[in-house]
Amino acid sequence: MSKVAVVTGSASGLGRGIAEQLIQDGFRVVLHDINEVLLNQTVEELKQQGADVIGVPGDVSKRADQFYVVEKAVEAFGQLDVFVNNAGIDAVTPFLEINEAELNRVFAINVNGVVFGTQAAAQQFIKQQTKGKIINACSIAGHESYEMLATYSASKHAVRSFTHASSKELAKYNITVNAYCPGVAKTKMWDRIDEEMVRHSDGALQIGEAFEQFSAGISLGRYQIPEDVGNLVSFLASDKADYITGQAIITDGGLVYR
Ligand SMILES: NC(=O)c1ccc[n+]([C@@H]2O[C@H](COP(=O)([O-])OP(=O)(O)OC[C@H]3O[C@@H](n4cnc5c(N)ncnc54)[C@H](O)[C@@H]3O)[C@@H](O)[C@H]2O)c1
Repeated sequence: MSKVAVVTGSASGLGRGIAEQLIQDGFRVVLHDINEVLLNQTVEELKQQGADVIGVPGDVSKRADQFYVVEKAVEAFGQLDVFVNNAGIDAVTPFLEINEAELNRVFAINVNGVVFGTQAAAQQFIKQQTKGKIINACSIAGHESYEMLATYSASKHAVRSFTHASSKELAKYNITVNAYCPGVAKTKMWDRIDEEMVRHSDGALQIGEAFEQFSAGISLGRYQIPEDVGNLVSFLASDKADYITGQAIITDGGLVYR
């Protein structure tokens, strides 16, 4: 029977790219997103292309929603093999203006979401008595801390730390936990980051220029596309990655060197 993967935040952006790659790899995929309208649209499009997928709406920051998506995956497909904690949000704010609401919002989704997703998936893998793979969305901002992106960078550093700690605790169940760390990908997230950086630049930047400045440093000379991220997740989700755990691997075309 083909393997089953859940990908959170997969109605659009990198999550959709990851879901499409896993479908190509032969996975049955559970798409999951807080945006139910977009989720239904994406699920319909993928079904029309012949993919064996279902959609489950949910909010990763709610623990019950994360256990619910695992329950629905098992109900529909009988098992779970891979859980991709992809959903995440950005925040662009000068450090002195960071407020409680921003900290709570970003950490609730980027960090709490990863913890709850890991717990829900691990519980299912342990129940099945099979190996399992948990794959988290980190970022180059989980290795480097950027101006104007302090909250986001701190949240992604926390994802890297949870990847390390959970991989150590879950190894005895043959569960691996790794993270992918994208660089500068042109999704809606970067459209928002660019807009906000322009807004805070006091006229020094025009729309598109913050994105261009970040991309200019990429050694391979182009910004990232969802397929680049899908390729790394495809490997991490495969048996070929069985001996890799607790790693946060950068895929950024050569921008941050660790
Ligand atoms: N785009 C980049 O350059 C980049 C770089 C490094 C890391 N990342 C990380 O990759 C992941 C995906 O980024 P993206 O660029 O595709 O973002 P995006 O904003 O383009 O898409 C994110 C998707 O997640 C969904 N989502 C948002 N909050 C949610 C929640 N609470 N519960 C469930 N779904 C939710 C959105 O509806 C959307 O469909 C994020 O974790 C992000 O931090 C992105």
